[in-house]
Amino acid sequence: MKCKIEHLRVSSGAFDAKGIPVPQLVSEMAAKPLLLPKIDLSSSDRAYTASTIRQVCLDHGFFYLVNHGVDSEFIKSVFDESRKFFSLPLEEKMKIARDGEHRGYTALYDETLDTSVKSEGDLKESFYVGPPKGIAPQNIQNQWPPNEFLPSWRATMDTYYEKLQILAQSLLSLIALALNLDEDFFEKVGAYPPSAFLRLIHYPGDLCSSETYGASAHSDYGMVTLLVTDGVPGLQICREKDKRPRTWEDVPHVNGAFIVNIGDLMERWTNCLFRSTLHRVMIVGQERYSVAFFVEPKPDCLVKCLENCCSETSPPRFPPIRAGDYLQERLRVTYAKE
Ligand SMILES: O=C(O)CCC(=O)C(=O)O
Ligand SMILES: [Fe+2]
Repeated sequence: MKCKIEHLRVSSGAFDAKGIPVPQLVSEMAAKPLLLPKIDLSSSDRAYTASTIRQVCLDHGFFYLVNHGVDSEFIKSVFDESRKFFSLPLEEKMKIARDGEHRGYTALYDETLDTSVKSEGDLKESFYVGPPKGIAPQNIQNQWPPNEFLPSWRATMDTYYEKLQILAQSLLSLIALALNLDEDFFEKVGAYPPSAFLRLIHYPGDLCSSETYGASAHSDYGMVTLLVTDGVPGLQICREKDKRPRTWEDVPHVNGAFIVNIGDLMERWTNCLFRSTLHRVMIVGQERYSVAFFVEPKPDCLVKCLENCCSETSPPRFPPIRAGDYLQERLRVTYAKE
């Protein structure tokens, strides 16, 4: 079945002779593409890099990360392994379905990111790899597809996790500078080692109904997300979530760059100075793969409004919260229909 990607909306500026707005078919994908800055991680001018990060986190909460040191051939191999996994029979994938620790396979429609609208669920399947031994509590382990089907799978994902964990920490030191804090601020407040989740995502291109999204509107829960896609479009952001109708802007793919976005816990830390921007993935009638790395603080880290982000006239908007408690509640809501 071909996907329907057009929705009936009233477009601004179209009126009939009596001045009544004329409903028009406007493609949801016709949102204008955004020009987001590319943050160069290899630049020696850290003060300039931090000030660019600050501005883009105030304006968009999304940016590109380039010269990040993760080899593009290696990223390609992560996508190759991901494709191989999702092409296994459903029965095999369900043998390693997501467990209580949030590791493993989630099937189509399992997740509903936007719980404010009634829907069957989001049209994607995914696989979560959680923090490895040494970061996670001793009795918690990842699930892996059988070696006999995918012999290099586990090693590829373990290596990707390690590389991204290092990359995330370099980025967080720049984010700390962007907030006029010491570079090691997040380490000092007990956020390290980050409790990151790697998520492989597959959006099938050939199944859908008009009211379904690949990922419905949401903001990410943690500190920061590093995303890489296969280049198929679909990701959009909405900068003013309370304005109606909502305006969505396309986030174009940039070869070799990570798309980085600020998450809700960072928004809480900064008293909404840094924006955790609403985003979604449209279904474009084409299969799509992406790989997200969600960087969360260590579960017992207390996320409390930064002193330099509040004042008498701008008091903290959120009470302090343990990162683990916050994330558990967000995940409970996301998978509530199970
Ligand atoms: O696949 C994408 O482009 C984005 C996915 C996403 O926003 C998420 O899983 O939180
Ligand atoms: Fe997201």
